[in-house]
Amino acid sequence: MSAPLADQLDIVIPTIRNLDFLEEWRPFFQPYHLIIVQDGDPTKKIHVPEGFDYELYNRNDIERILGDKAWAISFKDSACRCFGFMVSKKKYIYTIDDDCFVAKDPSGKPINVLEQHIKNLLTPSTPFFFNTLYDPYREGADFVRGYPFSLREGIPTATSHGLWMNIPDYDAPTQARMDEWDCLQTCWGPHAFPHSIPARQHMVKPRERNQRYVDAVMTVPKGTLYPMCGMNLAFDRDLIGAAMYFGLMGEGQPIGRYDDMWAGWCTKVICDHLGVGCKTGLPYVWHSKASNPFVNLRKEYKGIFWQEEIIPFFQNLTLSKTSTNVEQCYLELAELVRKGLGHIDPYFSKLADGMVAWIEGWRLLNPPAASA
Ligand SMILES: O=c1ccn([C@@H]2O[C@H](COP(=O)(O)OP(=O)(O)O[C@H]3OC[C@H](O)[C@H](O)[C@H]3O)[C@@H](O)[C@H]2O)c(=O)[nH]1
Ligand SMILES: [Mn+2]
Repeated sequence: MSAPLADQLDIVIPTIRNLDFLEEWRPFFQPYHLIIVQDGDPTKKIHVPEGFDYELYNRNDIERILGDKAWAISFKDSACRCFGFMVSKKKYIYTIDDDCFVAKDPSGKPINVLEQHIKNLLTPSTPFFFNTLYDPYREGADFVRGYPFSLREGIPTATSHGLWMNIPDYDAPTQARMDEWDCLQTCWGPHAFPHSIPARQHMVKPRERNQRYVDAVMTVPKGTLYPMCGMNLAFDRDLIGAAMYFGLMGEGQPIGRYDDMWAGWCTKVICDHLGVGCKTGLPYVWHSKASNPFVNLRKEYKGIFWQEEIIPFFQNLTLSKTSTNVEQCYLELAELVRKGLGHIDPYFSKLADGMVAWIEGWRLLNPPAASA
């Protein structure tokens, strides 16, 4: 089994469950180092299957390591995974949820997600001009006629966003059952959701399973945001790691399950500013669990409203030319968030503080290499 970059990539797994899912991944993951971020009760013992090389961090470890900055790492939300990004010493990160398993391609071959993500990260991105044959660097593809030769070199790739067979990453209103939807409408009134949410017949899809395998990888165009899901995600820590903060979610926060979305919006505007790319598409994982849409809606509810203002904020912001590295961009972005979103809710000022504390924590654990 191929294990490319085994010494340059860490696998980060947030968990409140057990890690038996690793048995199915063993052929692909065993050569790699795992960073397990145990959420919830730190006294609970998490069993890691034999034979894996790993480090495990619980809440007590996060408090011990980060001290007065630990508050910026979420508790009781998968957002805690970003602590693993911070403590890693490797160039690449792959993060996966513990209810994601090995998917099969149309030929029935098990998919080696790391092999595909690494191919995505090691080949250039093309955000400035869309290639209609998708990723031109894949076997059997190329740039199509009319694609400017001056743009064919592409730019470095910072993130590789994989997808999911079976349970798609839908939001709660889309995932809810009809009866649940009726109950929610009754509980919260007929105007419970922003006008932008289509009528329920277009939404409630509790039984919808993604069975469509699309054999494509594409670059997200410059200036376009995308809903980055943390379930099956790889990135280059050197190019974008310092912006992969998954925000303030979970216990004590007014919002949850917008952790990866927040990181996706922040990283995309910074990638566009710094001239690095984001890809989405292959590889697929098999997502096995649908979390409870009722619980999810309670966590997502404010986000469903707020994102109608957050998205235009990110679409219209410009980072200054003096921000020439990820940390500078992220600190500038934190102040833009404070000014530009603070009117929505005091949460955003606290989130801006969290973004600053994240960079302080990042610098604490990733000091610049001593100049040779
Ligand atoms: O409080 C928590 C809850 C969960 N986790 C770990 O996070 C991973 C995702 O959890 P789960 O599979 O239950 O949630 P989903 O609805 O499928 O996840 C999607 O939405 C939330 C996130 O954005 C996630 O990335 C999305 O895929 C899993 O490993 C849990 O063990 C946690 O650490 N703390
Ligand atoms: Mn899941």
